[in-house]
Amino acid sequence: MAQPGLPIEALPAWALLNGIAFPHVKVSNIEGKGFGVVSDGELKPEVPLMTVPNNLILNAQAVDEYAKEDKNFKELLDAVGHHSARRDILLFLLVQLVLASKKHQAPVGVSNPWKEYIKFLPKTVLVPTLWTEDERLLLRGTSLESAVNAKMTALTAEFDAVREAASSLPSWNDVLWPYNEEQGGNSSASLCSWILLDGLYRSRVLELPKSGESMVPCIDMINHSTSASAYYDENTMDEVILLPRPDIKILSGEEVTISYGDAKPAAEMLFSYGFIDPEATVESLVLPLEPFEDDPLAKAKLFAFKDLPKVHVAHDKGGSAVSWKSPFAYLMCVNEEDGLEFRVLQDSEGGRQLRVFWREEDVTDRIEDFETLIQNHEVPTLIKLRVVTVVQERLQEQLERAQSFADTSSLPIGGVDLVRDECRQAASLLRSIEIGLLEVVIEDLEKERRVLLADANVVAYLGSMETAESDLVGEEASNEAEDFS
Ligand SMILES: C[S@@+](CC[C@H](N)C(=O)[O-])C[C@H]1O[C@@H](n2cnc3c(N)ncnc32)[C@H](O)[C@@H]1O
Repeated sequence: MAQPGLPIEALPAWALLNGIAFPHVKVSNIEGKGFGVVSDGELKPEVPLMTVPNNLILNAQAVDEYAKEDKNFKELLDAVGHHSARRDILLFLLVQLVLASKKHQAPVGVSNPWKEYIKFLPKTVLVPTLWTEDERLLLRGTSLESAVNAKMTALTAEFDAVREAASSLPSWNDVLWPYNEEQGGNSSASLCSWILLDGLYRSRVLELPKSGESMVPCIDMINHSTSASAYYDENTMDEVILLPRPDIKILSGEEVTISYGDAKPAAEMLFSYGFIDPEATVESLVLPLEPFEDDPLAKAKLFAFKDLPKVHVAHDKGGSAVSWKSPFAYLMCVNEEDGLEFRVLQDSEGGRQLRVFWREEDVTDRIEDFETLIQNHEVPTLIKLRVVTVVQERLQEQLERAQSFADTSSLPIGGVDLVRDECRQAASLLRSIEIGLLEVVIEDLEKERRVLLADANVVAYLGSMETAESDLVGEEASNEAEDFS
């Protein structure tokens, strides 16, 4: 479906009609960033640069309110929605998108400001879920490789579920998925529209102090900067306001920016907003972790852990502090002989529960805290050594993968499988940030491993293992000798 558009010059008129005031700023094109908000005069501290009425905020509650006025939409929302605020908002926007692109007014969907506002939104966003398949190959070896693949699978499944649930509603079938050209032609909703709306939502949603996860027209035209000049808030009338930062002077003609989050890693920025801020001072990355293939307790560990097993590493470039965290790596590295046990217990309602025991204590609710729990092991430093080794090996594997895909010149440029320059640059920046981060953390882990290897208890333990092994070899040798004799 082609997304309907309105020129940005028409935005002030739409804003005026809908009660949005922005007397001292205007929305214009900003090189390399799409639209943005620019100061249009002298800005006074504490005087809002924009004020958006509460009735324009789009959140789950607002979608419910729209549904109350429109029984057809309520029918659709009840069949498809109420899973999450995001899903309800996406469904509402999908309907606006389809209705806005129809040549003839369909007998569904009450008129609302978003039906017009959606026409001002960009036709695409540079988030990787909206990259072409070839462009997504650029992400191989980065932490986004598996995350984006998983998201694409999830979006496809989500859209199929929406379609399936809505298929029982004949009136919506005709509007969302018309069978032939005459009924609307290319105005049917498709997986592409769903992926576009997901990208628009992810890159524009705000966390408001009172209204929660929301989309706010016009405020969502403001770009990000680490040295932001403004911030948003909700006032006593529940309007959303944009205020200049108290300590910052915004000159006429200067871009007004907000912060999308100071500590967001490069991968998250690219995933959520389609760009990486080169000014960010904290770098971090999250990698999936898999239990040892030969671990007989692997399945039970995964089941009991509940969260996705992962490693999180970070480097504060300013303070040069390196950190890593992986509660699952601790669980991975303890076994039956250390005192780990899984028991299936019957609860009072007759159900069965998998419980986790560490040294005879039920620690099911502390499964994320094996870093502390191992302290009552005979040689906690030995377990720590195993964990550090596992994490270091996982990072090393990722580093080698990232390095092996660093040369992307074989990917097609232009033609049918267009690989846009912006995607190439973003992926290459992400890869070099992640390679740098992995190298620093691996080096730090190596130092930690050396210290642990020199620990007296570890040395004694490893020494005793060596003796036991040489006894075994000796025994085997004598068996062999016996055999040969
Ligand atoms: C909330 S919208 C801001 C308005 C947007 N520029 C537009 O044209 O509608 C967020 C999107 O703006 C762009 N953006 C924001 N800050 C940026 C920056 N510092 N550098 C590059 N792009 C930026 C990204 O495409 C991001 O997904």
